[in-house]
Amino acid sequence: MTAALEIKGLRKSFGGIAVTQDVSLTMQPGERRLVIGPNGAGKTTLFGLIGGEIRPDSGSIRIFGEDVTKLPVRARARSGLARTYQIITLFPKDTLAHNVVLGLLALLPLRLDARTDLARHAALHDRAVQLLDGVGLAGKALHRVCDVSYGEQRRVELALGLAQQPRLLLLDEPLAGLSQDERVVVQRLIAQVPRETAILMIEHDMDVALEFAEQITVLHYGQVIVEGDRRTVVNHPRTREIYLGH
Ligand SMILES: Nc1ncnc2c1ncn2[C@@H]1O[C@H](COP(=O)(O)OP(=O)(O)OP(=O)(O)O)[C@@H](O)[C@H]1O
Repeated sequence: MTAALEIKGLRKSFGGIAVTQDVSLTMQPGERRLVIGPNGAGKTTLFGLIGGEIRPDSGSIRIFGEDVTKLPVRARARSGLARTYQIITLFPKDTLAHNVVLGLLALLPLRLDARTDLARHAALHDRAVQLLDGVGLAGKALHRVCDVSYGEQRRVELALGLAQQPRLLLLDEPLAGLSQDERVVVQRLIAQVPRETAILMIEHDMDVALEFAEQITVLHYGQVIVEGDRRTVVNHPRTREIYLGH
């Protein structure tokens, strides 16, 4: 079976500091994998490398068999990759629907001028509302991003990620900053993502993260130090050493 993601010998340094050190990682289609590690372990950098925002110094990245190592961000979307960010990247003064429409426009091979009258793109608007409905926000489609809660903004980001019908979805701390109630909602939405989509997630909330994860990769100083199924990783002495200090 072709792997959903195959990373080999990935390296990246910033100003002489090795942030990604010989990282190799393979994910199967549909897999739910968690990336954990202390602050500064290189988790977000790894996502940047997979997403194409950061270029590696060496190593390779394949998404469903296609070597994307040198491809720009947009081309990786065509390979089936979508991602959300640790920091919300929506346009705050625009409506939820407009944000999703812009996301959909970005996926079109022929780039339209985002300033053209969006009303003319009724089909895109309908699709945007449909996607918002998928995350329980159709009723707020015409609200501005800055007027909805942080948890709802996170759900818009998820809708945007899913708009691409990705085969590989990267979620960077999707629950960060959410209230307990909002967490439950977003967690449920993530659990409902179709099984055809493999998910790689960074999450600090261990209760949520461990429930989600089938496989776990532990990063420490840019290196994969433990990897395996949930039980193996949680019980591994290296994991306990990093998280519990013994
Ligand atoms: N563009 C950059 N230039 C220089 N250093 C960087 C850059 N991006 C990240 N770093 C450094 O690389 C290291 C890893 O950062 P990264 O954000 O990937 O870690 P992380 O595991 O995601 O941390 P956190 O859990 O705090 O989000 C940090 O020491 C960070 O300061």
